[in-house]
Amino acid sequence: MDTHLLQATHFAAIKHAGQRRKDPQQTPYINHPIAVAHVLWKEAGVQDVPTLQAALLHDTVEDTDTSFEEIGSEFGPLVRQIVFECTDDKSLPKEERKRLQIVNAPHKSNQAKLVKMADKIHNLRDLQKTPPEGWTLPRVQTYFAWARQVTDGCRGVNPQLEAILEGIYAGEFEYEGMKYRCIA
Ligand SMILES: Nc1nc2c(ncn2[C@@H]2O[C@H](COP(=O)(O)OP(=O)(O)O)[C@@H](OP(=O)(O)OP(=O)(O)O)[C@H]2O)c(=O)[nH]1
Ligand SMILES: [Mn+2]
Repeated sequence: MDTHLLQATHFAAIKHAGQRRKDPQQTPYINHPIAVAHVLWKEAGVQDVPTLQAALLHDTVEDTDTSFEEIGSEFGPLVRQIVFECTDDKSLPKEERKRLQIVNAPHKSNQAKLVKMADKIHNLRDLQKTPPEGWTLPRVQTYFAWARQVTDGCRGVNPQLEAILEGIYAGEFEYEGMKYRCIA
């Protein structure tokens, strides 16, 4: 048992307590960071502990009251740096944040690229099954096309994750009982 991973899981669980995903079942939010770390370990063979810790923590600053200072003092400068690279600047308008994810992806560290790809894999798999409440068909299609631009910028660090993403983009998603291609 790696105590560093347990520490990050515990920290994220407390920070995301009470938060829910946007799916109709309102899945507890903590399922998402745990799934992202699980994709890295189980499906991509990632064993680097700081990367797995950053996966568990990747939405704490963006979506809770957590500061980068707190991450640094609990988990050290490397984990703080990876989480920083995976955190959008919420003071910017949404369109600008989306554009920056595409532009910045190729310049991120290998560890941040791994977390970004696994994050998108989990969100896209969720999206393939059931879209978040209120998402229109064009919104779902736009998300697939945008995610592909982001993950294309993360290539070259893990063939397994790239293969999973290729499979998703080549596949279909379900929307109100109909099937559509993920990338038109
Ligand atoms: N597919 C899916 N996504 C959900 C669900 N619940 C919450 N999300 C989150 O919604 C975000 C995508 O929705 P958007 O409309 O693009 O972003 P927004 O949250 O800023 O409005 C993702 O955030 P993110 O992790 O910051 O990733 P990203 O926006 O950088 O991709 C994802 O984690 C769900 O049930 N299904
Ligand atoms: Mn996420």
